[in-house]
Amino acid sequence: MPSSEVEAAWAVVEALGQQPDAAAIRPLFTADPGRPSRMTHRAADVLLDLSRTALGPAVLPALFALARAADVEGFRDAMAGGETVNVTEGRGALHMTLRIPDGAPPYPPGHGDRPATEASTTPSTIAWKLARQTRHQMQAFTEAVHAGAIRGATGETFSDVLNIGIGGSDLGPFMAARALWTPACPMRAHYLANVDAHAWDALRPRINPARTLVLVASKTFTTQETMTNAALVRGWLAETLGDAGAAMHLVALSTNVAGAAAFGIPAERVFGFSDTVGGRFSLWSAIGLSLALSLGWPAFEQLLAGARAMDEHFLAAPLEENLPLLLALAEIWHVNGLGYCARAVLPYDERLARFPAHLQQLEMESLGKGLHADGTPVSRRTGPVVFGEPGTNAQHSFVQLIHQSPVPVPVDFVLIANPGHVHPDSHRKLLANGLAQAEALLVGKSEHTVRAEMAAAGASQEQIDRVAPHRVFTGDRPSTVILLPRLTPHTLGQLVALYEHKVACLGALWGINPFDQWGVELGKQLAAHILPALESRLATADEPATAALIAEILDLQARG
Ligand SMILES: O=P(O)(O)OC[C@H]1O[C@](O)(CO)[C@@H](O)[C@@H]1O
Repeated sequence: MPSSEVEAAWAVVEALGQQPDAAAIRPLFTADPGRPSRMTHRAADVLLDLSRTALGPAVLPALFALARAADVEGFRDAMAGGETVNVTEGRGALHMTLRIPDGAPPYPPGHGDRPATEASTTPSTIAWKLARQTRHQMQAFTEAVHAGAIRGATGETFSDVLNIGIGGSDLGPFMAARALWTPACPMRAHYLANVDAHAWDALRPRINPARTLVLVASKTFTTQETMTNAALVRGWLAETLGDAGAAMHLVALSTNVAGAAAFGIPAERVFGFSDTVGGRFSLWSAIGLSLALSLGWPAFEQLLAGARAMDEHFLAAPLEENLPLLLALAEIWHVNGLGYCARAVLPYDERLARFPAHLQQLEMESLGKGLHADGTPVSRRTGPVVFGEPGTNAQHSFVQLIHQSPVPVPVDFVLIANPGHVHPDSHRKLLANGLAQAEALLVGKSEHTVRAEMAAAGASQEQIDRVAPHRVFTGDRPSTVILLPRLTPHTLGQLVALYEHKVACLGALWGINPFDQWGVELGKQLAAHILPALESRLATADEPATAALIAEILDLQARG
C-alpha cells in the first residue's frame, strides 16, 4: 500500500488532472516559445520529444515529486543490485546483467561499488556469471555454425534457423529479426509460436529439414504451445533425417535443462539463462540465439551494447533528464491525471512492424495488475491498453479514432531519420506523414477553418452546415516522438531497453510488481481441463456455457 507521503504526491497529480485546462497543450507552446527544445531529451542516440503532451510547468514538478516519493531511484537501484524486486516469485529482475560486456564489473556503472567478485554468490553475481558463460557458448556455437564446423545430419551447412517459442520466447527475437535482417545476413530466421498448426503448415514448405537448425525456446520448457510445436517439428525432421539425425538439428534455450533432456536435447545443446530474467525481458539472453545466428554475432553484440548504453543512462541520469522515467511520467499523467486508458505505438518504419507487439507483452503483461506488490488492491488505474501498427498503414485504419473519438489516445511515434534503403522520396513521404500526424493531433482544425475551406471549395451553405462539424479536429491530443538517427542493432537495443526501464519505473510509481504475470495462469489451467472434453465425448466440461459450445464444436466436427 502506498505510504502517506506517496498518497500525498498522488493527490497533487490527480488534483492537477481535474483542472479545466489540464489537457490543453497548445497554450503551453504559446506560453513558452522554447518548449520544443526544453521538452526534448537525449540519451545515447535516442531523442525523446515530449513537447506535444500536456506536461506543463505545474504538472512536471508534481510528477517528479511523485517519482521521489515513490522512490523510483531506489527501486531502480534495487533491481540493478539483484534485490528481490519480483516479490511474488521471490527473485530479482536481472536482465541488465545480460548486457554487461566481458571485463566490466558485475554491477552496472554506479553500482560497482558493491563488493562483488568472481567468487561472490549474490544472485546478481550468479546471474552475471551465467550470462557471460552463456554468451561465450552462444558466440562459439554461432561462429561454428557459420563456419560450417557444426552441420546438419546430412553433412550440409545450416541455412535457416527456426525458433519455436511463444510470448517472450518469440516476440522479442521475432521483432528484432524483422527489424534488422537483410538478405546479406548469414542465415534466414523463422518463428513458430502459435499452437494453431496452420502456422506450421504455412512455414514447412519454405524450409528444408536438412539445412534447418531448430531452437526450442522456452524458459520453463513446459509451455503447451511450444512443446506441441517442438514435437511436430521434431517429427518432421525425423521423417527425413531419422531420430538420431533430428537430434543433430535441435537446440534448447531454457532455464530447464532437465526438461530439455527429457525432450531429447543433451545438456551441451542447451543454452541456459537465469530465472531472474523474465520472459518479456529475455531477448538479450540465450533466447536471442536466433538473432545471433541469423544476423551474425557482431550484430547481436551491438544489440546488447545498445541496451547497455540505455542502462548506463537509466542508472546515472538525474530524474529530470532520465528518458525511461520521463516516458513513465507521461504515462502517469495520461492514465491517472487525464483518465486516458489506451496508448498507440506507431513506428514509421516497416522494419519495426513487430515492435508494437513486443511492447504489448512487455507493458501489458508487466503493468496489467490490480494489486500492489504488498497484496493490497490498487486504488487507481494501472497499465493502459497498448496497441499499434506501422505508419502510414495505421493512418488508413484505426487512426480515425485517435483523431476524433471522445477519449484521446496518446501516441508514441517512432521515427528513423535515415532509411536502410536508397529511395529518399519514399522516405521523405513516410516522415512527412509521421510528422503530420503528430501535428494534426496537436493543432487540430477549428470549425471556422473547416467552414472557410468548404466555402472556398464551392460547397453550398446546406452542405457546410451539415458536414462541417464532422470535419473538426479538436487538437490538444497528446503524442510523444522518439527519433533515432538510423535503425541498427545498437539503436534498436537502446530503444527496447528504454521501454523496459519505463516499465520498471511505472512498477515503482504504481507500487505494483512489474515482473510477475499470474493473470495468464487460469486460462492455461482451464485449457488443460477442457482438452479431454474436446478429445472424447466421455469427458465433459464443468462450466455449462463451455460445455454447450463444446457440444456444438463436436457436432460440427462430426459433420466434417
Ligand atoms: O518461455 P516460456 O516458459 O515457454 O513462456 C512463454 C511465455 O509464457 C508466459 O509465461 C505467459 O503465458 C510469458 O510470460 C512467457 O514469455
